[in-house]
Amino acid sequence: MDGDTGQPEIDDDFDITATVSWQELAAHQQHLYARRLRELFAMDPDRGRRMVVDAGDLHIDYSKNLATAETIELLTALAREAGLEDLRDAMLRGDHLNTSEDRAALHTALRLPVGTELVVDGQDVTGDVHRVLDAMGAFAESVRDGSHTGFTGKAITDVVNIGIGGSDLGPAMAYRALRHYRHPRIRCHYVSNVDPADLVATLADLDPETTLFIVASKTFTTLETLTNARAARDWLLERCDGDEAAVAKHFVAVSTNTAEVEAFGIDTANMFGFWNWVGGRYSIDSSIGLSLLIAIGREGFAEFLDGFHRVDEHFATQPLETNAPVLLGLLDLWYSNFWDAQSHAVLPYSNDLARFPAYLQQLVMESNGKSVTRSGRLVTGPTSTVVWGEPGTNGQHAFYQLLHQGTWLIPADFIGFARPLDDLPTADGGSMHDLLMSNFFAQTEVLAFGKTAEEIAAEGVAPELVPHKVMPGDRPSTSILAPALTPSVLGQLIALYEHQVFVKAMIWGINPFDQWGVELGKTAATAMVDDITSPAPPAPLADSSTDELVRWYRAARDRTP
Ligand SMILES: O=P(O)(O)OC[C@H]1O[C@H](O)[C@H](O)[C@@H](O)[C@@H]1O
Repeated sequence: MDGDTGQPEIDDDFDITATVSWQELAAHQQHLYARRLRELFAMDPDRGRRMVVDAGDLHIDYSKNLATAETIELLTALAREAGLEDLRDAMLRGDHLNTSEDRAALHTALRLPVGTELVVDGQDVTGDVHRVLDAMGAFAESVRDGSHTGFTGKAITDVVNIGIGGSDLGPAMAYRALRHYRHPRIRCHYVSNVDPADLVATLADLDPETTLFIVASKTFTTLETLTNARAARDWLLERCDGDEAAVAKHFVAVSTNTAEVEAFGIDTANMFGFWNWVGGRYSIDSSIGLSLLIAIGREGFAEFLDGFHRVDEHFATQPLETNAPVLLGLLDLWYSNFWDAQSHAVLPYSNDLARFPAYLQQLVMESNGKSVTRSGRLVTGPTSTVVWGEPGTNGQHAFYQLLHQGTWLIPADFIGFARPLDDLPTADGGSMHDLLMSNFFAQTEVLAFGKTAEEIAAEGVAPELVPHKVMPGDRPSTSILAPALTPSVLGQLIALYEHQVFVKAMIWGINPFDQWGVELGKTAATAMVDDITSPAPPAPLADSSTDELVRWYRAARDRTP
C-alpha cells in the first residue's frame, strides 16, 4: 500500500505473463493436456465432493473442469502474484481503480446495510445510497398502492423503462427473472433500441392514462434513450391535449446528470440519482433498478440487495482457495490464456433467466474486452472470451451439438434451481421441473465424460457410424445450483459474476470499469445522420464501401414503392 495516498501500488510495467507462476501454469497445462476427466475422477474419486464451494445460497461444483488441486494452487499463486487481495480491498474501500476516468468502482456500496460506515472522497456513501433507496421505495409504494395516478386520476398499470446498455439489460433481465414476485396490477416494459419498432410495438398496447415512463440513463446524453424518451413524451402529449402538467405525472428520470435531466424537461423532484462511481453495467442495484423495485416492492428489492451483499462479504473475506468468484474467475482465465478458449457459454436451466446471458454479455465483454493495460501498454495475451448462451433445454436442440462434438473448447456454466416456482406433471405423473434438471445433470455428465469408440461399438453400432457417434468428453463445465430463483439468489448470482470479471481484469492488469471502445461508434453515427438525411446529393464519403452503402440506402429509401 502507498502510505501517502492510500491507493494500492500498481506497478504498470508488471507483466503477469512474464511471471514464474505464469510459466508454471503453462508447464502444468502441458501435463494436464494429456489427462482425461475420466482419469482425474478415477484417481481422485472424491473430487466431486471436494471441488465444490458454497457462497451464500449458491452451491458450485467446479470438479468437471480441466483442473486439479495443483491447478488451483498455481492459479491462486498467480492471483497473489498479481496482488489480487490488495486490489480487491482497494476496490471495496473506494480507491480510484477506474484509472482512466479517475473514479472509484463502488457498486458494492449500493448494497451495504444501512448504517455501515463508508466515507469515500469525503462523501458518506452509505448514507447517500440509503437516502436514494428510501426515496425510490416511497415512490414505488405510491405507484403500487395506486396513490400516484396518471393525468386522469387512474392508477398506473404499465411502467416503460427507456434506457439502453446498463440502463436496460439489468432491470429487463431481473424483471423477467423475478416473474413470481411481481405486483399483480403492474407490468413493466423495456424500450432500448433506437429502431422505432421497439417503442411503437411497446406503446401499441398501452393506455397513456395509466402508463409511467422511467427515463433511465447514467449520463442522460445517450442518443437512443433521449430520442425514445422524446418520442414517448410526444405520444403522451398527443393523447392529453398537450397538457404539459401530465408530463410530470408520467415521466421520472434516473440519472447522475441533474443538469441534463432538467434540460430534457423532467422536474428534478421526479429524479432519482446515483453516482459516477457506479458503472452502467454495475448499476442494476442503483436507482437504475427503479422499475424492478416498483415491480417487486421494497421488501423484494431489499432481499435482492441483501443477496449481492452476501456474495460481496464472501468475496471480501474468504481465502482465495475457497472464494467462489475468485475460483471461477481463475478457471475462466485458465481456459482463455492456457487452453485457447475463445468463448464461454452460460446455460441457465430456468426459462425466467432467459436474458441472463445477454446481461452478462455487457457485464463481461464491455468490462474485459480490452487490449491495453491500465497504463496503456498492449497486453501480452488474450483477455475476455465471448460470452453467449440460451436457456436449457432450448440450447440443447440448437447449439449443444457444437459443445459436444465441435472443434472448439467452450467452457460452460450450468445454472439451475432445486425448487421450481412453476411445475406441471409429466405424462407418467413425474415433475416437469425434475425432467428439466435431469437434462442439466445429464448434459454436464456427457460433456465431461463423453463416450468412447469402444463403448459405442459394444452397443452394436455399425463400424462406419462409430466415429460419428464418439463423444470426446473433456468439455469443461461448472454447475451452479441454488435452492430457488428468489430475489436474493438473483442478487447473489449477479455479484458472483461481477466479482469474477474483476478477478480476471486485475490479473490481466486491465481496467474493467471504462468502455472507451464504445465512444467512436457513437460519434461516427451522429456525424453520419447528416450524410444520410441532408436534402443535397450525398457528399462523397472517405471510403468507397461506406460511400456506396449510403448511396444505395438513400436511393432505395427515396424510391416510391
Ligand atoms: O446509462 P447511459 O449513460 O445512457 O449509458 C448507456 C450505455 O451507454 C454506452 O453504451 C456504454 O458503453 C454503456 O456502458 C452504458 O450502459
